[in-house]
Amino acid sequence: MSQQTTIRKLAALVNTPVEKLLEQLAEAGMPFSGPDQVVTSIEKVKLLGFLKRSHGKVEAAEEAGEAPKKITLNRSRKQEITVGGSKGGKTTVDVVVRKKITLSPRDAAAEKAGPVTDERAEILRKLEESRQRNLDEQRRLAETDRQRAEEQDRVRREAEEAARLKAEAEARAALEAAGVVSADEEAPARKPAPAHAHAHPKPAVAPRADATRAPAHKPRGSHVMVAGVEDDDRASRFAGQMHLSASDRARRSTGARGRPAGGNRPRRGSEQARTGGGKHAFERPTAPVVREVAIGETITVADLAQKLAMKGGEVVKALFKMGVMATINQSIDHDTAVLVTEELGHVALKADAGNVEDELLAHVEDTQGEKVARPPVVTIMGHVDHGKTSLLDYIRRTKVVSGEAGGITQHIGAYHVETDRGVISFLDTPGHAAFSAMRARGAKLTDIVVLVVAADDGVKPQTKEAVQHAKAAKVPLIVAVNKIDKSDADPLRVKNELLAEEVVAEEFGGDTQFVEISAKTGQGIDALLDAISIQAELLELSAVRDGRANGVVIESSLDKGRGPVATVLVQSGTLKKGDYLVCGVQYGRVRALFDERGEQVPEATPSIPVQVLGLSGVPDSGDDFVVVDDERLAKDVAQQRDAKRRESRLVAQAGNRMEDILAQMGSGEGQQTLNLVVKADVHGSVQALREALTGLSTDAIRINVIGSGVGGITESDATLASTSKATIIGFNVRADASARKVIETNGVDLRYFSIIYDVIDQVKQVASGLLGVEIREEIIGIAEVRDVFRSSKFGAVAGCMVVEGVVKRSKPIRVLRDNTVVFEGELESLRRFKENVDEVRNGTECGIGVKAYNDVKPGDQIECFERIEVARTL
Ligand SMILES: Nc1nc2c(ncn2[C@@H]2O[C@H](COP(=O)(O)OP(=O)(O)OP(=O)(O)O)[C@@H](O)[C@H]2O)c(=O)[nH]1
Repeated sequence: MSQQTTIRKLAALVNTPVEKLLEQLAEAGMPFSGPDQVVTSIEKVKLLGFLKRSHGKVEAAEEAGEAPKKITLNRSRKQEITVGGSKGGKTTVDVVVRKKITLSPRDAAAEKAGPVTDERAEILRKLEESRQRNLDEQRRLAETDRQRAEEQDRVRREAEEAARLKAEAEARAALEAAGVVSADEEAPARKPAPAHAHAHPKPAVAPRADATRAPAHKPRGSHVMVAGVEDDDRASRFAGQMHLSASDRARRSTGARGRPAGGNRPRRGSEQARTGGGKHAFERPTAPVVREVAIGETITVADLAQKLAMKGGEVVKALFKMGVMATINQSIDHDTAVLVTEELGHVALKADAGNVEDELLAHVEDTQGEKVARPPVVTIMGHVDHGKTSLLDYIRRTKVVSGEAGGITQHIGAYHVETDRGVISFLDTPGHAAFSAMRARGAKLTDIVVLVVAADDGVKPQTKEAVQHAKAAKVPLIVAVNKIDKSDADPLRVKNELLAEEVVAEEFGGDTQFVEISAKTGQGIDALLDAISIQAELLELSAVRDGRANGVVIESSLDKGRGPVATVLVQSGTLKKGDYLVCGVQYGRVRALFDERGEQVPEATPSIPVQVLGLSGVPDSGDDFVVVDDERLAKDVAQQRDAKRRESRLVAQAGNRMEDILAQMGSGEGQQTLNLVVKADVHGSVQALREALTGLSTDAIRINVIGSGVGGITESDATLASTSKATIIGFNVRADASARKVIETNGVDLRYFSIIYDVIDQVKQVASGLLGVEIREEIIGIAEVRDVFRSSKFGAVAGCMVVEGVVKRSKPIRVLRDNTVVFEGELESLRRFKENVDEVRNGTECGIGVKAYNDVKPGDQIECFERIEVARTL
C-alpha cells in the first residue's frame, strides 16, 4: 500500500493548518512549494523526528546534527490459503509475505534531483534484489497454489462422480421398489436438468404416485421425488429444500451434510481453476484489512493497538522503527499516532471530540429560573500604594497589609462584607502593573469598580490603566479619592486629571460618583458604601438563586493539608457541600466550603466568594465552574478539556523550542534567548509573572517562560531548567531536596524572590542589557523547627536544628511551610542553652524567637538569608 500523501491530506490528518505544516516541513529542512505536493514516508518520519525534537525528545544523534543513517520499513502481508488434503480433509495455512525496504534519508533528496551516488546505487541494487526475491517467492507460492487447486479439483470430480453414481443407484432402487421403472430401465439421470427443474417437477413422475404408491413407512420420500424430477447431483443434495435460492443452497449444503467431502467448496475451486483466476480453494479476502481508526489528541499504545486489531507489541515495534520509544501503556500524541497508523497500512481519522460540553451547557441552561436581587461584586483598583488594601482592610476591619511581603498584595483575594446597606463582595486586586492581566479578568467578574486615587499623588499610569479596564468591561466606576486626611491632599486635582481620562464627576455634569475618603481614619467610608449601594440599585443586579451553581475561579493554590483549594465566586445558583462540579480541567465533589474568615459554611449564593475543597487538582484563576448532576459528566468534561489543554501546551512548547533552534541557528541575528522556569505560591502570581516577564522581551533578548506552575520547585522543574539551560525563578517557593541536587549537579541558575518588583526589575535589567551589579539574596542557613514552646516572656520559641549553613541573629529570615514562604521578618532571639548567641552552625540545636510572628509550627523551616551584590551576567 502506498504511504504517499499530499501535504494537504497530511495536514487534515494531523489536524494542523496547511500553512503551519508547510512551515514545519520547511523548518525540518524539507521546503515544499505547495500543499498538493506529495510527502513521502521518509519525509513524514523526518518531520516527526523534527517535531519530537521540538517537543523535547531530542535524540542524541540528531542533536549533534546527524540525520538517522537508515530508515527501515517492514511490511508484512498475511495470506490465508486452504490446502485440500488427499483424503478430502482441509487445512488452513497462514502465509506471510514479508517485504523490507531500507532507505537512507539521502534517497529522499536524491529522489528529487540529486546525482546518483554510490551509496544510492547500492541501496537501489539491494532494493531490486529484495524485490526480485519477493517476486520469486510469490511465483513459487502461486505455483504451489495452482498444484493444490488441481489436486483439489481432481478429488472433487472423483467424489462427485461417486456421489452421482450412488444417487443413481438409490433412485433406481427407489423407483424399482415403487414399480415405476423396471430394474433394467434407464433412469433419466443423464437428461440435462432445466434451470428451475426443481421448482417445476415434471409431471412424468407423478407425485400422486408417490403419495398413493409410496409405502407410508418410507422415511425418505424425497428420494422418490428427486428421482422422478431430475438426476442432477445438485438436486440430489438439496432434496427436501426445494424453495431455497441458489446461494442458500450453497450455504446450507455444507451445513446439511457436515464437512463435505466433495461438496460445494471443490466446485468453486474448480470454477476458479477453469477461469484461471483463483489460486485458492475458496475465495477469502487476502488483501490486508484497512481499518479506519479515530484518534483524539492523545491515545495510549494499547488503545491504538486494540483499534487496529493488532498486538500491542507490534505497534510498539512499529513506533520503535519510526524512532519513537513508547511502552504499551504510554500515551502518544495525535501526530505520532496518525503516522504509525499510516505506517501500519491503516487510515487515521480525527476523533470526534464528542459533545460533553454541550451536555454541560444544557446543565447551565437548566438552572435558568426566577431571578432575584443579588449583592454587587466590587473590584478595587488603583495605582500602587494608593491605599487599596488599606481601604478593604478598613472595611473588613482586619489586618491584611502587615502580613504581605513588601507591603504589596500578591494575589486576588475575595471577601464579602455585611454592611448596614446590605452585602457587598469585594475582589482585592493587586496593585502592581504586573497584575494588569489579572485585573482585566477581575473586571469581568465585577459589577462596580472602585478606583482608588491618592489625593496627594493624583492620577498615575495604573490609575489610567484601571479606567481603561473598567471601560473595556463596561463596568461603572466609583472614584474613591483616598488619603484625604493628608495635609497635601488635593481632591480637585484628582477630579481634573481624571477628566482627561473621560471620567467626569457628577459636579462637573458627568455620571461618576466621587467620594473623598481616608482609609486611615475611616472618613467617608460610609459614604463610599452608600455610593456602591446606589450604583448597585441602579444596575438592578439579579441572579437565579436556586438550583445548580456556576461561577468563576478567582484564586487557587495547593495546600498540603487540604489539597487543591480554589476561591470561587458564585454567579448563579447555590453552591453546596456535596455538589459535583467541573472547574476548568478539574472536577470533584465539594468536600467543604469556607468563607473569607476561614469558617465552614454549608452553601454559597450568588455574588458570594467561597473557598472550595475537594477538587481533583488546582484550577486556573479565571476558569469557570459548573455544578453538575453526577460525577461521570464532571469527569468526562474535565478530562476532555484537559486533553485539549495538553495539546495546546504541547504546541506552545514546540514553539518555544523552535525559537531556541532558530536562535541557535543564528537566524535570530544576535538575539539571545533567556529561558525561564517560573514557580510561585499561587496561580495568579504564576500567570502575572509569565505575562510580565514574557513582555520584557526586546530585540536583543527573547524571554521564554518554558515552564511554570504553582508550588515548590521539584526535581522535574530542575531537570527541565537544566536541559533547556533555563533560569528558575522561585517566587515565594523553594526547591525541595531532590530538586536542589539536580540544580547543584548541573549548575542551574536558581533565584528566589518574594517581591514581584524584584523579579521584573532583575529580568528587565538583564533584558535591557544593563550590566553592573545586582542585589541577590543568598540563603546562608536553614533551621528546621522540631518543637515550639510558649513562653510568657518571649512568646513562641521554636526549638530548632540547623540543617544547613549558619543562622545569624543579625540577618533577615523567612518561615517556610511546605517549601512556601509564610512569613518574612527578622529574629527576635537566637539562643543556645539559655544563652543568647549571634550565630548557630549546621548540626547544632537552638531556640529561635521570630519577631512579630507567633505562628511557627513544628516541621516549618526557618531560612536565614542575606542580600549580596554580585556582578550581573546574562
Ligand atoms: N495617610 C494615609 N495613608 C494611607 C491611607 N490609605 C493608605 N495609606 C497608606 O498608604 C500605603 C499604601 O497602602 P496600601 O493599602 O498598601 O496600598 P495598596 O494600593 O493596596 O498597595 P499595593 O497592594 O502595593 O498595590 C500604606 O502605608 C498605608 O498606610 C490614607 O487614607 N491616609
